[in-house]
Amino acid sequence: MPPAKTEPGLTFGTAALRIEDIVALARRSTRSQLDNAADFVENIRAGARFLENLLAREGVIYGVTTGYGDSCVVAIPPAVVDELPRHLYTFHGCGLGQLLDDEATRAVLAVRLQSLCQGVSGVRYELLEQLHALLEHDVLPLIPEEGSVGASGDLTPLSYVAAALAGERDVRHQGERLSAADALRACGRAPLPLKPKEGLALMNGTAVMTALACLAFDRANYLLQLATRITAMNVVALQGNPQHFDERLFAAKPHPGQTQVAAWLRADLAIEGPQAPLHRLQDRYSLRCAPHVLGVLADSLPFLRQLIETELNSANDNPLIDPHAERVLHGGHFYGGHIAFAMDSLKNLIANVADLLDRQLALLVDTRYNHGLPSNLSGAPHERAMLNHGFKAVQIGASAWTAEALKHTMPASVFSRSTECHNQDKVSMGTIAARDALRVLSLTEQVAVATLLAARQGLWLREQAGELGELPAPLAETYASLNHDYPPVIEDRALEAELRQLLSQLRAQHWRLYAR
Ligand SMILES: N[C@@H](Cc1ccc(O)cc1)C(=O)O
Repeated sequence: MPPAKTEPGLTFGTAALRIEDIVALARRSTRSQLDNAADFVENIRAGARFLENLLAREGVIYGVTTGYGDSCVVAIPPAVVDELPRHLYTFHGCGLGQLLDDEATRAVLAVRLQSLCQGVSGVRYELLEQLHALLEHDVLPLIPEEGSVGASGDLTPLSYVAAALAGERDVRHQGERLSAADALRACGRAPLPLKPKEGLALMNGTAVMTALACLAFDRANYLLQLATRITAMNVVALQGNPQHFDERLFAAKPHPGQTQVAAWLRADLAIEGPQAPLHRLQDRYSLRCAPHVLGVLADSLPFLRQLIETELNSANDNPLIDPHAERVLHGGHFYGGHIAFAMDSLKNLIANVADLLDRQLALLVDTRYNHGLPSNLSGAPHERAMLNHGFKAVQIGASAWTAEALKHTMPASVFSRSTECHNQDKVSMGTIAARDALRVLSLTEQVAVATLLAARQGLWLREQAGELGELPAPLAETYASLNHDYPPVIEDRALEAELRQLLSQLRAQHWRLYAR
């Protein structure tokens, strides 16, 4: 199995990674290497050595010479200690639900590796190499996404990573399903039986939720910009009032993200230029307050980034070790409360974007609000108008997707419940929150492409009516790109394929939007 062709772009070692690094690895748009500098390798080795010596002296180490969790009072005799990690990933092999897709699985591998590189988890350098090899050769453990309470880490989903490193269970490689042992062999590696602490180090952490959070953050960031561009198009299509985005107005309530969105809208609408006829002094809120709605997302992203990146660059298993002071530190860093909060917040922020765009679409299709555009944005000529229904069903679809997005905003973290014989009596549910956030993003992206296509149709209809002046450059570019890829809707046609194509363009971040 040859590795991907791009050159190594980032290093797993002592340097912090950013969300964008994880996204690039997930998409295989960059490659990585494992730090092999002597001091890094020696620091990792020191941890494993310390644990080994401690074990030889028959010290008590949680999860190494004891049972797991509530079973920490059960002593494991030295003769069978080596069998313990295999039991850990084996009894956790009970995940259900859909399998994580390729991008999410790569992100999980990368995030777990970054955590173990912090050097306080007591694993061997060989284990880091084996984990990195999965990423490099794109050998992807099949990870069911359900079954983690997000505190005790993502034990069950991460058991599939631990098992694959040891050559057990199945993996996906280039779309094919094969056994982990065969896949490892094909890339020139042997299964790595885990040492006593290594099962716990791999599994007892927040890598699944944090990986999903990185992917969600990236999608949210692009969606913020796309929703702003769609809003600008809708202001033009609806002949709205661009003065709502005046710089002086926003200087008086200067939330930085909101100010940025207003500036983007000003640039798109070039409000110094000639004005469209003013139908209303004040537009409805879905246009007038768009910087305020989108601004909450824009202002939250830096804070959410901080939560996600701190988790990403942390050691989040238990116990941790200090190899130099020769201490074993028992704690609870597997508790994913920060990611749970970040993802519960993000899904709320994104669902509000779905709602905003759905309201704009409602204005576009309705002749009572759209200032002279045809009913349902139909492009049919007068004599065929009675037959044609244009965007009517697209609007109904957007209403359904918006309702479903809003329905998913119930916070997951408040559903903590005591489990594992009351050892884990307060848990984060961060993995559920992250999966919700991704679902809300998918639904909102659907609303966005529906609204984008409708906005473009609105501009086209204005153009046909001779009511479209010269568009400012950013809007002209998006309009031209859509005109190139999609014919306007004149006679009714089934739009599913075009909506799906728009969705893949969105997911590939196809349209150039705003430079930050
Ligand atoms: N997360 C637990 C460990 C644990 C591992 C596996 C379990 O099944 C349960 C608990 C702790 O460190 O305290």
